[in-house]
Amino acid sequence: MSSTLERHVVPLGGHPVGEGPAVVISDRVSLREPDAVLPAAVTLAEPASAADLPAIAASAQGVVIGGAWTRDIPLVRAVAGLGLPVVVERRRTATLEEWLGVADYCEAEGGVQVILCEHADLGLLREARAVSGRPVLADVTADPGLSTAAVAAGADGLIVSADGRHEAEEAAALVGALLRPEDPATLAECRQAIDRVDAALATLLERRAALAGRVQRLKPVGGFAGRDPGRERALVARMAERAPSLGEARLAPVMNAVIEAGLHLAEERAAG
Ligand SMILES: O=C(O)C(=O)C[C@]1(C(=O)O)C=C[C@@H](O)C=C1
Repeated sequence: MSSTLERHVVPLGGHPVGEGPAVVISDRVSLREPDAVLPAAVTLAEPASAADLPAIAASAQGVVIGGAWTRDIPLVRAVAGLGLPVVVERRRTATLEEWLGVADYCEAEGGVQVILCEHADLGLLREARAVSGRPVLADVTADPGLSTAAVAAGADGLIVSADGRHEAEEAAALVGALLRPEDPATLAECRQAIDRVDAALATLLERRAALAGRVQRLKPVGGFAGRDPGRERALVARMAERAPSLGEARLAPVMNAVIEAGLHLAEERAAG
């Protein structure tokens, strides 16, 4: 039952992966690629062979079992013995059971903490997270535009190239604030969570101000002179359905301030 499933949280570097916001990882190196070099410090590294493991243990925060070699049992066993969190990628043709089987094998073998990683199939990502309780990363390196969909599907983290980092961070912050309720314990974590919600709020406020400005140009009488109290009451009432703890009485002054800020901006722009 997913309601009683134990959720695993795996520390990867400084971040607990599997609770809270989706982390963004833009430094995953694969030593299987020609001319790849292992940096002195890197979040995730994929070995080409067991010979790479000592260097990876010295510089990486997690080790990747790439989809291409999940059937290489000696290498899987050596990786599991390393003591680092292990990221198990799904081989493109692997079923959910085969993929989770590799994860189970790693845990049983080395007592390591496992994070799953999927590339393209967000439905499978969601299912793997639900049935195994393990955190799941989405590798969106090939298309950072999928970051939003991946966070919405429940990804606990995104792997992107440095180029896609900004897009992935935006998706993690904005979609995460809407769809991933957090349960932070410490003051610092609470403030970080509030900062993420405020980032989403600011993005929406900016968008709202642009729309409200356009409305002023479309109305026969715009600006403060064309204010419509009935419309304002109706929108506050609708918002109170989504924010029942605040309710209409507390939302009304907030929205009054938001609406007035938009009208001031529209009038300034019309004048200037
Ligand atoms: O809907 C309008 O008529 C608007 O001008 C927009 C808006 C708003 O910001 O939502 C602003 C002023 C009105 O009093 C009501 C609503």
